Amino acid sequence: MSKIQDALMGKKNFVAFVTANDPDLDATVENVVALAKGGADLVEIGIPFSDPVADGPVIQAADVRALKNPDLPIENIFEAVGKVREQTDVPLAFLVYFNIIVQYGYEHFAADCAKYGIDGLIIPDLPTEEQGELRPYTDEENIDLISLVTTNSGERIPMIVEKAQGFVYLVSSLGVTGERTTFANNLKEVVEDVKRNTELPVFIGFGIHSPEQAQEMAAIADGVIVGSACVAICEQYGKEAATHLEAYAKQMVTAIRG
Ligand SMILES: O=P(O)(O)OC[C@@H](O)[C@@H](O)c1c[nH]c2ccccc12
Repeated sequence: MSKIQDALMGKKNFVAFVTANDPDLDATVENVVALAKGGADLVEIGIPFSDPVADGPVIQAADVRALKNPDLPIENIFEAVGKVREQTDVPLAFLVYFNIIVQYGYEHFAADCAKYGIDGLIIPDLPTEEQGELRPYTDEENIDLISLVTTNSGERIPMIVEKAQGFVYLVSSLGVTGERTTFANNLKEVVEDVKRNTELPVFIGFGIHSPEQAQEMAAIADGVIVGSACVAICEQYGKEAATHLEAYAKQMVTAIRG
């Protein structure tokens, strides 16, 4: 069993997301550690990208801030991950658009993930059917490729989850990342459909920001993923965001686990 699956099985989980280098890499290290301290069960670190097609306004703005700041090379992001690893064992995943991996080189990227302590990859623009070229390298390094399922995946669900590793990321509603007030009304059915096909935990993400929503979603799945609300805290507090993120994580974890 992978480190991610092992760490997340059998409980309700809170997954948090921040964009790397927003506003700088020292802050990213502090923020990830703070989220873990607050109780996050896994932290997603977004590698900033100039054309983040799956992202809404809050994360797009974070990408713009991150790309304006120095320290941008991916090597420096890996080094920051190494610094996080000196302080916490929390499972870590990169949220990374595929082109970045292609440019870095599959083998080199997978090797550096393993070397610095990344446990999984979420690649929003890489459909399961297209994972074949990268997969031998990530499998070699025990890095999970985390698959996304949407409420429209329908007949593709068995194929997607058969290949899934770590956990299954269920997108709560169609569209881009960002806070929402309503979610797809067939979420519960889709969770059940996924669970008929895999033992991996299923987490719901996209649009969740309040403790009430987190509680509601955690009641039908194994956990929730929260990105834009964490990034909004980074935007508001800049280099002082860590304590606020820790407090937010605590609040969400309490809502989810009671
Ligand atoms: O921001 P939200 O609505 O809370 O959604 C989680 C999300 O941010 C994170 O998992 C994520 C960030 N960028 C993405 C791109 C695609 C899929 C998922 C993501």
